[in-house]
Amino acid sequence: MTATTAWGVELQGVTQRFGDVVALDDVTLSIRPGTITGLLGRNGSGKSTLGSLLAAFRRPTAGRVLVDGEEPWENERVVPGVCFVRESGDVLDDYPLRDNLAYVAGARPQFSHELAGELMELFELDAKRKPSKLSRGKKSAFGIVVGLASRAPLTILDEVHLGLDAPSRYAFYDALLADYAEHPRTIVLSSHLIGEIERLLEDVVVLDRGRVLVAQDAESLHAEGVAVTGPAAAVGEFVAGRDVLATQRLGGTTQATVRGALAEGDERRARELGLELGPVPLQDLFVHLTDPQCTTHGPPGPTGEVAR
Ligand SMILES: Nc1ncnc2c1ncn2[C@@H]1O[C@H](COP(=O)(O)OP(=O)(O)OP(=O)(O)O)[C@@H](O)[C@H]1O
Repeated sequence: MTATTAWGVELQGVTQRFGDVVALDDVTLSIRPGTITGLLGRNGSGKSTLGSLLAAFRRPTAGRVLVDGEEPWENERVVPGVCFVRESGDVLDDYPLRDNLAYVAGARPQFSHELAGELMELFELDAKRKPSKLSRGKKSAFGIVVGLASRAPLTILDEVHLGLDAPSRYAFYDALLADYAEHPRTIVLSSHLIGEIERLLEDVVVLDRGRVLVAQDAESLHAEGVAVTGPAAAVGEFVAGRDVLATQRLGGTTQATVRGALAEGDERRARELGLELGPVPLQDLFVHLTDPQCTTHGPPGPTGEVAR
């Protein structure tokens, strides 16, 4: 492992308005340095707006944004250390990828040409081609090359996998984890493919209509429910009277996601019924928490840091 830099983030009462639209509404939030944080939320919940504030693309209407202890806006020390890769891909469309990489390398002090080369090969990207001539998936892949090779102390990857096929997405997740292990930094990963990315996440932030719904570590979030798998009748018997978030059936097997901690004797009873118990899938919790019909906002348990 090499020496590294990882920047933390603090938002203090941050509001971002666009005319009548309140994209972020009095958001107070910390992102721990040296973690991979999932930034989740339904469409229009404010994820990209948050990224754009961290990257100093704009200044908040109200409140303070602090990156490594300083406001990023027009900050010559902080700005080069924040890499925000958007689905739209902020690239020089009419210049070959090779020139784009040279441009990024000039702006990012920790840029790794070696990693860029490896990732270009991994995603089969031709350095002579121009972004404007790439397919959507290849353009996304190039965004990933830029985001990872920059090795920025704060890296925000906002829906960068869009258009990527499944093998390429899994190659991206593996590459991200491998380089993060060697060069720890702060990574904020935004995606709607929660089931795919959840294994990467150490912390989870859920935004809902511009507000923070959940901000806590992934392990404690996973422990706030249980997935019960086994024969349909036995699962039905076990979950009767519990708060069931989701049910999936595959042939004769059923998986039910139940919210709330297990009581004494539950594990023994599950064994007797021939059931398997596992951590709650983040996707099920997310769907439940962001459901407008859900009246119990925030995850259960006494330790859930729910800022709402
Ligand atoms: N430049 C802008 N001008 C006007 N409204 C904007 C602008 N940027 C964002 N918004 C609005 O702010 C709200 C939050 O948008 P944002 O793009 O941050 O959401 P998001 O969570 O990233 O959504 P998605 O998952 O769909 O990408 C939305 O209502 C959006 O229409």
